[in-house]
Amino acid sequence: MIGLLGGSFDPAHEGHAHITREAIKRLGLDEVWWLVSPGNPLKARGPRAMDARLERARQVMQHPRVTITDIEAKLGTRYTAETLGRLFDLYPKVRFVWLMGADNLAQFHRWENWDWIMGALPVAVIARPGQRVAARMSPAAQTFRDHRVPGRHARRIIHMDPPAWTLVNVPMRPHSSSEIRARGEWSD
Ligand SMILES: Nc1ncnc2c1ncn2[C@@H]1O[C@H](COP(=O)(O)OP(=O)(O)OP(=O)(O)O)[C@@H](O)[C@H]1O
Ligand SMILES: O=C(O)c1ccc[n+]([C@@H]2O[C@H](COP(=O)([O-])O)[C@@H](O)[C@H]2O)c1
Repeated sequence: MIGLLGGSFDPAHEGHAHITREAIKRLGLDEVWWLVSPGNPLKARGPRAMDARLERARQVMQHPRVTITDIEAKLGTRYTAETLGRLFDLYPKVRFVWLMGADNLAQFHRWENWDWIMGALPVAVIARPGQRVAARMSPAAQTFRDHRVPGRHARRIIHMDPPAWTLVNVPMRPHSSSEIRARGEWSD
């Protein structure tokens, strides 16, 4: 079972590394792939160059089960639903789970074909400071409330037919890319 963590990683930080390690542990994943995005379709401002983001990501996340990839740039996809469709075609025998922080679940109903994504693979949402209530109350959580698996049984989602999602409570990390950019520690 491979976890997919999509993100701008502009730049990658300890929060990303932390939720990745937690997801491996809590869900029992064989691998995690970081999908370093060519650019979030909902963000007006483009991220820094891919090479710089990949390099930083590889410094921040060194783990035998984790691969940092620019596969979306290679495939020419930007929308997650499209990326997933292509990955399912390329790796028909692999089972994937989508990983994201709680802030992303709060916005998830704005993603293209988000309800298809929920039906296409299990989804694990990982706690993020200040985002748990927004995630729980979000349109996506409400729409799929009957398919939510309690966090203490998170491991079950990887064996279930989707839709199946869970909100995993882990010790939280406050790091964020926007804060690092605001401090001026990540610029061209
Ligand atoms: N500290 C954190 N705790 C939990 N999840 C996180 C954390 N930081 C990032 N994530 C999750 O990692 C994924 C990629 O995040 P992203 O690259 O957008 O970083 P970010 O810090 O949220 O960036 P920005 O501040 O620019 O929005 C998203 O699913 C996001 O929710
Ligand atoms: O597919 C969409 O419509 C969509 C809209 C917003 C974000 N995403 C994806 O969500 C992931 C997190 O994005 P970000 O910028 O918050 O790191 C990343 O893989 C994006 O491609 C996807």
